[in-house]
Amino acid sequence: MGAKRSVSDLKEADLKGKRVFVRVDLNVPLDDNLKITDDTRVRAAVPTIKYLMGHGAKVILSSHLGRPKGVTPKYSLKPLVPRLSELLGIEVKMANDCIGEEVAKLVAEIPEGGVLLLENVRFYKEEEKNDPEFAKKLASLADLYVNDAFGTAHRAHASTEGVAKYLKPSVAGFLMQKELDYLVGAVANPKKPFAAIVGGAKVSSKIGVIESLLDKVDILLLGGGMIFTFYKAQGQAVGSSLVEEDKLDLATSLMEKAKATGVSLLLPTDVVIADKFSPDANSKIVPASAIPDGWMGLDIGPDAIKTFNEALDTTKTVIWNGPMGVFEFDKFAAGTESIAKKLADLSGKGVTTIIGGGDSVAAVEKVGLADKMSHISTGGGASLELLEGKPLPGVLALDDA
Ligand SMILES: Nc1ncnc2c1ncn2[C@@H]1O[C@H](COP(=O)(O)OP(=O)(O)OP(=O)(O)O)[C@@H](O)[C@H]1O
Ligand SMILES: O=C(O)[C@H](O)COP(=O)(O)O
Repeated sequence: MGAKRSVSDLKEADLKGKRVFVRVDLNVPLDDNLKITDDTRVRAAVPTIKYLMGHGAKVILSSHLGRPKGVTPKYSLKPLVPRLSELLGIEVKMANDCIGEEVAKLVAEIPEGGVLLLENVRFYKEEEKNDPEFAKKLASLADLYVNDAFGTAHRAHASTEGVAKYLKPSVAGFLMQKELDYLVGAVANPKKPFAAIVGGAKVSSKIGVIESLLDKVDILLLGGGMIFTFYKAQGQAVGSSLVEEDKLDLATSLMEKAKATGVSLLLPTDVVIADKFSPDANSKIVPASAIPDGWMGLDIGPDAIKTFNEALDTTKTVIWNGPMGVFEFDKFAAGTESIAKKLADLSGKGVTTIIGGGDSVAAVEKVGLADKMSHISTGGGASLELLEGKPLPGVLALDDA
């Protein structure tokens, strides 16, 4: 993916009085009372909106929330209005729809520096179908397009991809730019040595990431549920740990590729095992080669943490995707938490630390270290696809720099 034009290229003359269609990712978790339980994505959207407001633009915000099938009140974006208004320091207006005459009227009423939030764009099935007529209707509301919805940039939908064909200029917002700078820029041209830590439940969902990173990293540390497939491939007993039988050959070939390319691939030398998959399971620490029948590995052990920490001490860039164990259960959270602490510590020493979305972000937030990292991605699926080396449709559609 070549460099894309950015909102920072647009100045007062390009923006003053202009209607700007801004796709943001306000797909935040809401509780049963429709209260936002994590506003990270709302806060991350603010710099671009403030820049546009500050240059006299009329800002039209568009997002999806959840995966509704048709108009579904619990997926309305209304609960976002108070937090957005608070963060932006103005009264954000809300439309009950995202296309049509009523919406066009509300757009015409936006003052310079004002903000109108459109209703959930996925209330129309045409959004996910990337229907050109629907994209044209969205585009007809505005003069130009800014895509700042990194978390949804891997979807070729009408508001993330289609609309860019009908609005010029079409540029990347500040959040989009920052995500690409880290997840593409820092990964393609890392300060070396460069280490990746990959965890999570299954090797099958991380094959693409591991294969792509093997071409770039000096050190690869593996944790999480996937390690048992690697152990088994080496002929070790794994008890009742999570194993993907159909991925044993793949695990062997990944280990061979690491060897052939000179990547230091480290598997945990010891693991924390449990007698059942439960927060109150009995647990003990054993060497990775000595998992008894009936027990399952749910975290990396203290020796592994020590070895991983020593390996990380040698690095200048680290990227982390996927937890080291079942961190949702306190008894099995130590591996994940110690990696989070180590990365926070390394950030303080000038190492570039990138947390690549999903559960590892939740884990870093749980231990209160989010603001210590160089970059925490706001995208789960999008960051995974980028790390696999795939281009993102929502980025490709934007104007070249
Ligand atoms: N040893 C293990 N056995 C079983 N499950 C595990 C183990 N280690 C980690 N997990 C589970 O893996 C899950 C995270 O896996 P996943 O592949 O979804 O991670 P992620 O890549 O961070 O998330 P995302 O796919 O959203 O980016 C967690 O819920 C965690 O409990
Ligand atoms: O939360 C996400 O990963 C994005 O908002 C995309 O949502 P989706 O997976 O429903 O397309």
